[in-house]
Amino acid sequence: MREHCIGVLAMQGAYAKHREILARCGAPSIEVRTPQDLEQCERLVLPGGESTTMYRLLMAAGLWQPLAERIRAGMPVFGTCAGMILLSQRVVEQDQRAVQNYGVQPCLAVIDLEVKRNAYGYQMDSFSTELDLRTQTPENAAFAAFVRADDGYDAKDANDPDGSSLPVILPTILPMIAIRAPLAVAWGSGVDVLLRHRDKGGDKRRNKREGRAETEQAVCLQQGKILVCSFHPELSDNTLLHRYFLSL
Ligand SMILES: NC(=O)CC[C@H](N)C(=O)O
Repeated sequence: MREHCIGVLAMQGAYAKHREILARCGAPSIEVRTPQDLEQCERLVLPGGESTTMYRLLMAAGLWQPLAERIRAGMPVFGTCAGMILLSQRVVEQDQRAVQNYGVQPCLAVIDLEVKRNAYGYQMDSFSTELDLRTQTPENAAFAAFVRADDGYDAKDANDPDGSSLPVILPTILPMIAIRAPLAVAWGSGVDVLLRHRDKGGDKRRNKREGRAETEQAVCLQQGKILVCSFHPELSDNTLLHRYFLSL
């Protein structure tokens, strides 16, 4: 293992964007495609993308088992969207035809969390919104302190050490970009909810048909050194969650 070596799983999906945002946090990373790459890493990001495809590529690369073992042995890991699905204990499908056609989605079962895949419906039901950090009440004291202490401006770029060319980031707002996002439906007592978002938690047509009301949905959760979120923090300019992950 190389000291401070951060890996980004690069089988498929939004890994390049995670590497960009980590670089802006002053944390260069390597792309992980083989068990040898994984061995070098001290911590790992599992990006969003398509979890079934990622599972198949992980199996083909002989990475599934080593990945599960490293995470169980305490490697800090950050799973976003499809990455959150892969880390979960159990996956339920929004679309039952998916189960008939492809079977149940295998997962690494390292965080005590059940997720519903594609809970918000089709690609066109994807959405972008903002979480107001001032109204959040994270269950994890370290995260709450991290957010309180954050001035939102300390992202560093190797080519721009004083951050002067970065866009101004409001410290109180965290963009939430959800692309065919999973929904956290149940979790164990060892899991802390860090961020919540009020919505109807289903696809638009179903919400309307069933007259669903908005409720609070957990969109970012943590169990020990495992951090997951159902959205794509790497697609916005806000580096808060990546910096928090680096602090774990
Ligand atoms: N943006 C994403 O990562 C989408 C996840 C995808 N819907 C899946 O089931 O894997």
